Amino acid sequence: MSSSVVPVAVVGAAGRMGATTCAAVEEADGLELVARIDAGDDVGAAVRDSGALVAVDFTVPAVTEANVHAILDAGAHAVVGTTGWDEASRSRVVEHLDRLNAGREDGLGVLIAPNFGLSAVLAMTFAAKAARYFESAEVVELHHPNKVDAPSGTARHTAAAIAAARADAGLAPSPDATESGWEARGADVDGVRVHAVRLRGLVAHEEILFGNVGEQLTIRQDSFDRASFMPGVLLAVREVVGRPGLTVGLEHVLDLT
Ligand SMILES: NC(=O)C1=CN([C@@H]2O[C@H](COP(=O)(O)OP(=O)(O)OC[C@H]3O[C@@H](n4cnc5c(N)ncnc54)[C@H](O)[C@@H]3O)[C@@H](O)[C@H]2O)C=CC1
Ligand SMILES: O=C(O)C1=N[C@H](C(=O)O)C[C@H](O)C1
Repeated sequence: MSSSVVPVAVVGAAGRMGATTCAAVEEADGLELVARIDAGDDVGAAVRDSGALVAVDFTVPAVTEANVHAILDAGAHAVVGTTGWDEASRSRVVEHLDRLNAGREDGLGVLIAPNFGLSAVLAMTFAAKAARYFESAEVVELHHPNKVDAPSGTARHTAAAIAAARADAGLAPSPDATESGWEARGADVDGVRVHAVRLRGLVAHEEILFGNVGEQLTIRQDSFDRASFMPGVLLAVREVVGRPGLTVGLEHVLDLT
């Protein structure tokens, strides 16, 4: 292995995204797959023993935070695609990074991206830009029926960005006469309604709907194949090494903010 080759471990390697990531890393120039880690393995020990510089986590919401702490304690950078992160779990990772990186110039990095697909990252960026101009905004995410979390991490990230843009612009809540007790208005993410569809045949899709009197803007993205996430995953693996601390969202790496 030449010194410029980055050794990469994949956590959740037996899963849909983990297996696709292992194949992509094996094909990629300048990266070497050094560990396939899955449930039942000691993540920290496996990362340390493999000599991985970067570990990619595609597991399940219930374990991803613990995996990241284990990866950091093993001395590796982390790229995280698993969803289910909230403000509290991100804060604990920042505290951990601050402790580990104190006094170091080449500190460890964690890059969490709810979606590595270019179409999804662009859709989220466009939605955040459009949000201030519309009275109403809602998000619909559509996924394969094996997905365990709802709404999707992408939809939560999208809705949070829309909510922040609406707040900055001083917009009132989206108009909605639905009385309490009715059941079909979706999840409330920072005041933005998010709806989740689970349908055999789908992979990962999102529609962002904006409305004004007499007009509508729809932003839609479709991932038809998990291959669509791989350029973003590989970019994140290469970038995280030079990005100490926590980065949330591939839009920062793509310079879209
Ligand atoms: N950021 C992105 O672009 C994308 C994110 N995702 C997210 O990635 C995650 C994984 O999705 P899929 O691959 O479809 O799920 P999956 O269910 O196919 O794979 C999850 C894998 O994690 C393993 N696992 C469970 N507990 C573990 C533990 N403690 N340590 C190590 N491995 C463990 C399972 O055995 C399984 O192999 C989900 O949270 C999903 O929302 C999925 C697609 C794209
Ligand atoms: O579980 C999935 O499949 C996906 N999960 C991510 C999410 O929750 O946003 C990314 C993408 O939507 C696919």
